[in-house]
Amino acid sequence: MAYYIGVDCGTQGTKAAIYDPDCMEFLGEGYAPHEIAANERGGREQDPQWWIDALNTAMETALASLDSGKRKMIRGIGVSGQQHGLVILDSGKKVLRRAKLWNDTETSGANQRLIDAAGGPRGVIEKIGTAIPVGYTASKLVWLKEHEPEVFGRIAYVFNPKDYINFYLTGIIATDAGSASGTGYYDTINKEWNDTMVSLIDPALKKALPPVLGDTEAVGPIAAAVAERFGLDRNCIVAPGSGDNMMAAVGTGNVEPGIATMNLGTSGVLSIFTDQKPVGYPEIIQIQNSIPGGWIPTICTMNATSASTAVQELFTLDLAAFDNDMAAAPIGCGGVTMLPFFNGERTPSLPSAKGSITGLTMTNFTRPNLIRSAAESVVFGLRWGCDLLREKGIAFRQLRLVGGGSNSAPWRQITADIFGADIIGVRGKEAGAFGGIIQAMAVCGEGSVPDLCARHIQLDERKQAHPDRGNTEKYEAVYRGYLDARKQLYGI
Ligand SMILES: Nc1ncnc2c1ncn2[C@@H]1O[C@H](COP(=O)(O)OP(=O)(O)O)[C@@H](O)[C@H]1O
Ligand SMILES: O=C(CO)[C@@H](O)[C@H](O)COP(=O)(O)O
Repeated sequence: MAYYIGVDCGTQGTKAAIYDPDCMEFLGEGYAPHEIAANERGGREQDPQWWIDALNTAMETALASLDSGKRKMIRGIGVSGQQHGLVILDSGKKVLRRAKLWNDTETSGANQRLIDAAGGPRGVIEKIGTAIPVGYTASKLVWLKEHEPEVFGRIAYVFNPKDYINFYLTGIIATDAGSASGTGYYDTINKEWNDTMVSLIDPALKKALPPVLGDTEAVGPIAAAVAERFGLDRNCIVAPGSGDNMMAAVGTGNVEPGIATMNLGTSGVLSIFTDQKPVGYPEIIQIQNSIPGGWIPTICTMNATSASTAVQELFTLDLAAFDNDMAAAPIGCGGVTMLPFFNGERTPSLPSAKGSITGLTMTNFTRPNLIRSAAESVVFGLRWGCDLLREKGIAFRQLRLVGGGSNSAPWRQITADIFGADIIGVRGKEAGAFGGIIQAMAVCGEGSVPDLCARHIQLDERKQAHPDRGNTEKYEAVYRGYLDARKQLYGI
C-alpha cells in the first residue's frame, strides 16, 4: 500500500492533499493563504518564502490525522504551481528578490520591447512555437535588467514558483517542459531552451537555466530535513510537477483529444489537449507543453474569480447569497455589460485596461444584475478565445470545469449556455493537486499518466450543467453586445 501527496501553489494560497489510490479516497487536506504585494503600476509580487510557509502549514494540516506508520507509506509528492512567476537565486542559492507573478502587468512594456526585438509576434512564434502574452517569465527578466540591473547581474538560477517548491522539498534545482513552455524562451515544438530568445534577454542568462526533466522523471528523493519535519520516509520521491494548467489538465483527464478543462480560479483558463503539432495558431493562444507529451493550446484571462470576488466583497455577501443573486438576474442582466479587466487583461492583450460597466439604466442598476454581469463577462472572455481554437479545428465533446467558480451552480449553467456545451465537475480536492498525485504515481511506476487518469479520475455528477438551447440562442446576442462594448472601449 502507498499514499501520494499533491500540492498546488496557486496565487491566493497553497493546498496539499493526501491520496490513497487503493481506496480512491483522500486521507487529509490542508490549505494556507498567501498575500499578494500589489502596486498601482500593475506590479504583483510574492516572496517565495510565503509559499514555503503556506506549504508547511498545508502539509501539516493534511498530515495531521496520519500516524507515523502511515506517513512512512507516502511514496511520492507532485507539485502544481502558478505559472510564469520569476524566481531568481544568487550563486549561494538565496532568493534575490520577490517573485514577479503571472498577473504582473508592470512588465508589459518590457514584454513588448522583447517581442519587437524578436521580430514581432510572428518572429517569436517562429522561434518558440508560441507567442508570449503579458505575464510570461521572459518579460520579467527584461524588466529586471532595465530597472534593477544590479540584481539582474547576480542571477545564478532562474525558474518558476513550482520549481522553488521542489527545490525546498529536495534541494535540487530543475524544471519541466510544461513550466518551461510558459517562460517565453523555451521552444515548445522542439522542446528545448531557445538560444535566440535567451540571448535577446541577455546571453549571460543561459548558464542560469535549469535542466528540463522528462514528464515522469523524478527531481529526486525528499531532502532529509523535510522528511524529518513531516515524518516522511527518506525514499519518498518528488515528481517533476508542472504549471498549474498542465497539472489541472492531468487532474481532469485532459490528456487525450476531446476533453477540455476550464478553470474558474483567480485566472480564467481553457485548455484542450492535442497530439497534433500546433502550428499557425492565432497569437493570443498560448501553446504549452502537456504532461504527458503533446500540447495544450491554452487561453488564459487575467480576471475570473478575482473579478467576481471584487463584486462579492463590494456587496459584502457570502458565496451562497452571491450565487442566489447571480441566479435571480436574467440572461444578459437587463442590458448591463461588464468588462471585468480589474487586473488589466492579457486575452485579448490589454494590459492597461480597466474594469468597466456599461448599459446602466434606472431599472437595470441592481445588485443581481451587477453580480451576474461579472460572471457572464468572465465566461465571454473565455468564449472569445475558444472560438479562435474552434476555428483551428480544435474541438471538445466535454468541458470539465474546475476552480472555485465551479462550485457555483448558476455560474456552471451560464458557462454551459454560453458555450453550448456539456459541463461536468471532477471529484477531488483540487485538479492541479490531483494532477500532481497522478504524476507522482506515474513516476513511482503505478502506470502511465493516461491509464492512471482513466482509473482514478471520478467525474462529479453533482456538478453537471447542460446547455438549454433557448438560453444559448439568447446568449449569442448578449455575447455580441459584450464584444461590441469591448470594441468600443478598446478597439478589439
Ligand atoms: N459557490 C461559489 N460561487 C462563486 N464563487 C465561488 C464559489 N466558491 C468559490 N468561489 C470563488 O473561487 C475563488 C477561489 O478559487 P480558486 O480556484 O481556489 O483560486 P486560485 O486557485 O486561483 O487561488 C474564491 O475566491 C471565490 O471567489
Ligand atoms: O498564468 C496563468 C496561465 O497562463 C495562470 O493560470 C496562473 O498559472 C495562475 O493560476 P491560479 O492561481 O489562478 O490558479
